Amino acid sequence: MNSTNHYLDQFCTYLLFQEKDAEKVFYGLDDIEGESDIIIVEGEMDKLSMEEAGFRNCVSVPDGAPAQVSTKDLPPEDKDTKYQYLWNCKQYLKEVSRIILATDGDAPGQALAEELARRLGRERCWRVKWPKKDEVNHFKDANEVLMYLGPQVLKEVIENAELYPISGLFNFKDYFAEIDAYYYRSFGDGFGISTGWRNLDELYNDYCPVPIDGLVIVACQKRDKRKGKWIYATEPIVHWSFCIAYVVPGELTIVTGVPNSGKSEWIDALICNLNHSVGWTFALCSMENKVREHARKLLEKHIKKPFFKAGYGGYAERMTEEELEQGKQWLSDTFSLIRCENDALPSIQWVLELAKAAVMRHGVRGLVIDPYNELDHQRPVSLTETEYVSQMLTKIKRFAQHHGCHVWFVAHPRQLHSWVGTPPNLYDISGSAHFINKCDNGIVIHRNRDPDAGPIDRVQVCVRKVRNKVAGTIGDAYLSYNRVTGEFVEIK
Ligand SMILES: Nc1ncnc2c1ncn2[C@@H]1O[C@H](COP(=O)(O)OP(=O)(O)OP(=O)(O)O)[C@@H](O)[C@H]1O
Repeated sequence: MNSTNHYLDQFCTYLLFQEKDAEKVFYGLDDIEGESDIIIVEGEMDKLSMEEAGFRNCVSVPDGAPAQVSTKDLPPEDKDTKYQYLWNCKQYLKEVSRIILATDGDAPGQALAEELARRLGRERCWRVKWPKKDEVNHFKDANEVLMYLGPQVLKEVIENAELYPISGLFNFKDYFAEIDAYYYRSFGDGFGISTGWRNLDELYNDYCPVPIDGLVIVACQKRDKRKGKWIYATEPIVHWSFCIAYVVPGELTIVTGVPNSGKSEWIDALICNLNHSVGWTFALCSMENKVREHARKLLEKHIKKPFFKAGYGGYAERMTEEELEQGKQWLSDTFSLIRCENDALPSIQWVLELAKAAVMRHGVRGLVIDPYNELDHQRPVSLTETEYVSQMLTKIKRFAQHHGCHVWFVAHPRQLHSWVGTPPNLYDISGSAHFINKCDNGIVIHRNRDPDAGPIDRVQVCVRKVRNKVAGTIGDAYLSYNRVTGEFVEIK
């Protein structure tokens, strides 16, 4: 049923009117029944223009646009009088996966797009860019574009619709200028400033502007069979495969380890492996990393060359400009970034909502939250920390299961006063024993820091909990960390 009727009057003008007290619905509602992609426009003439351009899957709002976006929270469905037509049509909209908001280009039209996106879910909304009319102005709507530029141009406008922006959800593409400036070293003091002591700089500043003669930084180490000693090698020894535990969609893995043990590096290496082997893509909520730093680390693992000709790269060849370009494309195809752009800490609810948008928009199969203590934990006074952690982990697990998305959640151990250099326990995680109780998998990353005890690049991946026996079993795997490229290789 449609509340708007249209007739041709005696002068062959198109007449549209709405019946008084009829239920408010979209105009053209029957045309979107069963469609997965739909277009929403602001007037009936725009709906008819879309048909001229070949799009029948289009509806028009019945009531025009608001003057501005409301600053209030969304009212409940039955109180949302101005947008009642949306709720009356919800059966038609439920299964729609892509909604192109082609409202007018003026301020009220954009306010209408925002109000619709708030109610329909930004993650399934796209928006159009109306073409330029002259140096300053743009065409206003579908009807104007049809009249002045023709149906083919209108068709192209719709085909080139872009994702509706979601505050907090980014792509590496949004940071390409910064990544380029980092690679081409046009950043001023962005690489760090000398401490004034050359021997301290070598330790403190990974970046050495000029490689120091005679300083050989090595890729990884292997045992010299004849002398029984650890010697340096510039090539990875073997490629590692994840053999103790497999990664199961929809599970929650807690990763812990003492500070600087390589937790973030190991997760990055794991997700690169998963992308290379099965094409998974990921949402990254990595609060301690600058975007360009994270881009560098991921690119080094992907391209298997250092980003810079710098101290840590030794004599290894730096990635070329062509490799950088190919790598940037890979970054933007593979990762969505969840970033809180102001100085507030993000809440878990906020992170999961954006992760849901990344699942729906980009089909991500994994989410990394790194680390727990950088989230906003405004715990209600009525909850103990244990109860709070339990509820938070339940939310994360629900998200993981519902969206078939594996979540890696990094949590630090509490301060270990009498730490003797051994791997911490999952029960040492600061906050609550629920971290181990509630997760599906629990992993401790540990690395040797004592040259007498073995090579210092050796990493121990301690699989301490695997709920699902099909996925694996508890045990330890040893990997070797390649400081030049950040890759991890298996030690047999
Ligand atoms: N096995 C290793 N050998 C040598 N250096 C390593 C090793 N693993 C990681 N590193 C280096 O240690 C630094 C910290 O690594 P990473 O950020 O992954 O640690 P983390 O455990 O996540 O740290 P934090 O707890 O502080 O977040 C990086 O500079 C990385 O290159």
